Amino acid sequence: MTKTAPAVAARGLTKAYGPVRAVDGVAFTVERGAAIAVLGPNGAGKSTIIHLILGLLTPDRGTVTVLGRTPERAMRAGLLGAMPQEGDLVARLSVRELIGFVRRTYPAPMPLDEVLRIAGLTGVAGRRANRLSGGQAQRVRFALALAGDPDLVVLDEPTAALDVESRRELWTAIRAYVSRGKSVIFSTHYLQEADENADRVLVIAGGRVVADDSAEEIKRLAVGRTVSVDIGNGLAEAVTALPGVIAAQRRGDRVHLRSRDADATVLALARLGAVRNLEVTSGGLEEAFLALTHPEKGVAG
Ligand SMILES: Nc1ncnc2c1ncn2[C@@H]1O[C@H](COP(=O)(O)OP(=O)(O)OP(=O)(O)O)[C@@H](O)[C@H]1O
Repeated sequence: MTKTAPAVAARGLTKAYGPVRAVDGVAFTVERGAAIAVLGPNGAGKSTIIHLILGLLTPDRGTVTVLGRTPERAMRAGLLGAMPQEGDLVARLSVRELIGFVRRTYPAPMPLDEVLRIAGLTGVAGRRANRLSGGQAQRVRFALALAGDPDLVVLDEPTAALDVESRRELWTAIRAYVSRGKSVIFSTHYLQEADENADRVLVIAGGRVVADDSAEEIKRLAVGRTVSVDIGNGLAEAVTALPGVIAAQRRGDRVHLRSRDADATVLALARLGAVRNLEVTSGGLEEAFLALTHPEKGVAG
């Protein structure tokens, strides 16, 4: 069964820190061989979702499986790779020694030369970790995630704090890994990064999935418009099914509908008698993203 299980299956995932519901009923599936972006602004719940997938946090409710196993089992078997967040690499060891050392902790590690090749580190394999550029050091961290020859690698904002060139090199490495039929989940604040590197994009806001689609479809959100209107409780469900609506976000009494056909959506709202403070706004991908994740900020247009 586990041979055909998806890379990740999350169902009803919920996690609170005291009164803060960081993740609130999140469900998604990651097929094998897919690259998935978890996209959202600060505080959306991305890190919490990543930590739940890695088994570093236990959900209050719901389940998450990795390759048909608990995250702990997948991690122990070397099937699930994680990139260490910041933190210094062991300065006295060479890149080759450091990766070699970590490889030996796994039951069926990836061949060392292959790790170096995928991570783009062959040319600096003999160099000490403290003689590396920021971008090279980050690729060493990625190499450490590959050491156990995992089927899934989970990366929490892998390119944060990297310059443009280092970002490009890290993505080249990550794509080399995915091209072997492996899966990647990464979190990011950057729409462009999700667009360029992900097959599917989960847009997270307020601990919920507000959009889950191909990067192509998420981009189409950008050409749509946002229809915002105040509604009563009775209509909350109905408005999400109106013509043109591709995503909906509710904040208190106000609902923000991303629509690929705003005219049809407005007409349908009018038929329902829901026109209080009706507003239609438009904008590009960035605005679409803000509308989905920060509706209170509004959008230009
Ligand atoms: N250890 C914690 N204790 C209390 N609240 C927390 C803790 N960790 C996260 N939170 C809160 O949970 C919510 C989700 O945080 P999380 O770090 O998952 O978001 P994020 O999308 O990864 O944000 P960022 O992009 O800034 O890293 C936020 O409101 C955050 O303040």
